[in-house]
Amino acid sequence: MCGILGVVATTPVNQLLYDGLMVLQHRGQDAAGIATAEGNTFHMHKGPGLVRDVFRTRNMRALPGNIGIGHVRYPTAGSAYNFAEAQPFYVNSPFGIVLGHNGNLTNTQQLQEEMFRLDRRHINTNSDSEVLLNVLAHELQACAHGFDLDVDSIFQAVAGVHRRCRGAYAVVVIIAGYGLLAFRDPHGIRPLVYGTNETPEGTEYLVASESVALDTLGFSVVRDVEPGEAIFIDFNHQLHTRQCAQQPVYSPCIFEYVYLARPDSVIDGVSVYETRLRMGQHLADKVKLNLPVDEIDVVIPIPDSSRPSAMELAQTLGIPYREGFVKNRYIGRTFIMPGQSTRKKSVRQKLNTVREEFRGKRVLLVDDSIVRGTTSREIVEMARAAGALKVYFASAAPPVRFPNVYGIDMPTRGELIATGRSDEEIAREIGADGLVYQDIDSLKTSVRELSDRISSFDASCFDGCYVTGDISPEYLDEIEAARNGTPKKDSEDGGASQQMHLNLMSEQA
Ligand SMILES: O=P(O)(O)OC[C@H]1O[C@H](OP(=O)(O)OP(=O)(O)O)[C@H](O)[C@@H]1O
Ligand SMILES: NC(=O)CC[C@H](N)C(=O)O
Ligand SMILES: [Mg+2]
Repeated sequence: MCGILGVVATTPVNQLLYDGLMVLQHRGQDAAGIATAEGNTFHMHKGPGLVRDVFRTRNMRALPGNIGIGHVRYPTAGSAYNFAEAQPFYVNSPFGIVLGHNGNLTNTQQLQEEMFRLDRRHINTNSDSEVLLNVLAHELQACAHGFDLDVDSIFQAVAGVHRRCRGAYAVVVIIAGYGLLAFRDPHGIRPLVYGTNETPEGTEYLVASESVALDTLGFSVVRDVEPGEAIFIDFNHQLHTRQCAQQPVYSPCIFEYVYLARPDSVIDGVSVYETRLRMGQHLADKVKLNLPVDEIDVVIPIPDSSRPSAMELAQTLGIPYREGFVKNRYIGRTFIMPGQSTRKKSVRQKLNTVREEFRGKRVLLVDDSIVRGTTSREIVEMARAAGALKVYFASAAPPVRFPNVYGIDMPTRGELIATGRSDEEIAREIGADGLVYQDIDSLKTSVRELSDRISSFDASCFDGCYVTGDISPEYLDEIEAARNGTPKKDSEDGGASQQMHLNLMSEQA
């Protein structure tokens, strides 16, 4: 899950995009980029690191124009250390096009071969997003009337992308001289929402991964982009929308509600915060059946993401809720960091115990999820070191047992602590005296009972059901073998990438 933004405004958008990316930083910490359009010319700056590290004043000044897109990256394809894969991506034919993508294609290899053999296009990185951009460019070429592109042709091109691409994609695109295009895959796996801001000079439009970006930038939410739908805002600020998929099905990723999104966002009409409260309620019911609730002195959340669920769980069980861990506000999210050694070290740097909350107590620690077990292993040990008599653990999500192929970087079963282990074995592995996981049905209920639109979910990392229907055991074996063969995230390689980094930091399209 990356963060994407697109804007058509009446005044320069560089600062607005920067501020918006800061608000979406929790969706990607490895690279950031902005592309703006001024007439037919693009200006682009992208590079490795957090938003605040990538953009200096001189870079911001070099991003003029009233229309633009932005991206924060959490890689799922290619490498965290290949900065040529930072987004937006750019092609110059058949039109100037820049693109930012959140998600992950599952037929990248096949598309890459087609690109070379049939479309005669060169792909320069291992990023699926570069492939996606070239598919779109090819479809635009096929649908355009010579040099002219009209709204119908643009929507036909998106329909072509839907026919050829599999997997998850929420996308923002600028077509030079035409306007801002945004679309979502036919299952709506990754989120995308748009809104407006009325100014004396006309209506401004903002498209973003999460509604929190619209709130902070002063835009009013209009609605989510529907699965399979495309919206196009032309340079005259006219909005055009069309369903471009044959059989769209609302199947958003349930892990957005568990962890990925900010709690103050509303995704597909559902408040993320509210779903986390419900997860806490349902989890409390299961805790009652499985742990000695009467003996638990205190419920302690693992900051940040578990807080709403932990608070509601404590309230439901009638047990005091206390903040036993203090979070270093200067350390980012651990789960989306590249490299297991960095993640492990970061948990200790990020969280420290308030000893009084643990000394002589039987504590129930609550987290939103346990994925690799990096956090829970460390946290249980820290709770004991702080003097806890008993340490129980509850997870607001079910065990993560299956790889995610739709934009969350958990591609190998071997790295998931729950793969091949029972709940008791996992409890032993993390050193807890007892462990309770949310049931998958309760998790789905926590979201579904707040929505009249969502018919199904992508919950593949919990139940192994892949909504796009194209994921075979052989495919999973292949990506697992590829990852195990090339330890992409764990090689903390600096040298070659540094060079790339320097080149890219001065890139101007
Ligand atoms: O089992 P693991 O592999 O450790 O992954 C799960 C943990 O990672 C996430 O926290 P993170 O620190 O990324 O972000 P947060 O501050 O939003 O909770 C999540 O909230 C869990 O705490
Ligand atoms: N997490 C994402 O959305 C990643 C986008 C894209 N697949 C990349 O690796 O850059
Ligand atoms: Mg966490």
